[in-house]
Amino acid sequence: MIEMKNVSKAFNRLNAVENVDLSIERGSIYGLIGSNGAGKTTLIKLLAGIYLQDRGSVTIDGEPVYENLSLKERMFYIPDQPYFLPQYNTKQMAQFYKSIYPTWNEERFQTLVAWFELDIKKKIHTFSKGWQRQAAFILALSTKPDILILDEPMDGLDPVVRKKVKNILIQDVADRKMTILISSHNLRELEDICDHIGIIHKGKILIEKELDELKSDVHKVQVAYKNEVPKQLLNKLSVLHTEKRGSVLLCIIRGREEEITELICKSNPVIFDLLPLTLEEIFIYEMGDIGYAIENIIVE
Ligand SMILES: Nc1ncnc2c1ncn2[C@@H]1O[C@H](COP(=O)(O)OP(=O)(O)OP(=O)(O)O)[C@@H](O)[C@H]1O
Repeated sequence: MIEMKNVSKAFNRLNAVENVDLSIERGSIYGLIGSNGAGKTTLIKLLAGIYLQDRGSVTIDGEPVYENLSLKERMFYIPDQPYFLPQYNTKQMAQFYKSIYPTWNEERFQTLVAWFELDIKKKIHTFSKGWQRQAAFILALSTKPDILILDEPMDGLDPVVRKKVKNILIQDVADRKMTILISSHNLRELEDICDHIGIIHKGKILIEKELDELKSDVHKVQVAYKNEVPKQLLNKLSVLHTEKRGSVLLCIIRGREEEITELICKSNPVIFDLLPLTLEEIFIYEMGDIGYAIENIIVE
């Protein structure tokens, strides 16, 4: 289990990460989302043992992560711009990782190279952005890590390769309980594979929940009445956003589906629909609720 307890990290008095508590169970796929500059990369680097926290503790299975070689042998971090040794090709990078990861699996490497049809003798810096990322995935997954940390992992990958990558990730989680932490702005992508979501804003974790629970917490409601919308009704509900569309009122409401349905049905609407929200919509409205407003959003 990955755990952060009361972790803070500042750069020149700017709190990039502040009093963060976070836990990620083994075999879980955890999606970290947040606005630009929210602190995602800093948090990831703390978890990967690259940065040392100013306060609090960062542990994996109870052991501190920073400069912990035996823990680092069990994890692989692919940054938003994958790093390769200068002038190296994928075959040479494979030799390099083989020398530092005792878990390196040559058979896996060969299988993945064949599957992605990657030219392992071509210098990596001459690859396109997407091919470089594929090389990074092949190398990472050949180390058979217990923990895989990914910053914007699908950036530059075409839809077919994305699908391939997602399939392998899910397979590794299912087969050997690999744990994945993904930071991304692509919420649709996260929605496909994550089971837990953490929302970070200005260095603080605002929400940390199972994706299913998060989705069952916020709803899109469309209502219409013969006359005016009953004001008392809206006061009784936790409304994050309203928008008038002709005679129909669209509301984003936080709360349990049954309670919302019961309250609205009692007010005798002529139209009433309760629809699920996408992760993207939940993020936008939750952020709007804390003042990070995105004006005039149209929810289709
Ligand atoms: N090495 C550093 N030196 C100084 N300030 C830094 C450093 N790294 C991050 N910061 C600051 O810490 C804050 C959080 O940055 P971070 O890169 O963690 O955000 P992020 O959520 O990953 O952003 P984005 O989505 O834009 O990539 C920002 O205000 C950033 O300017």
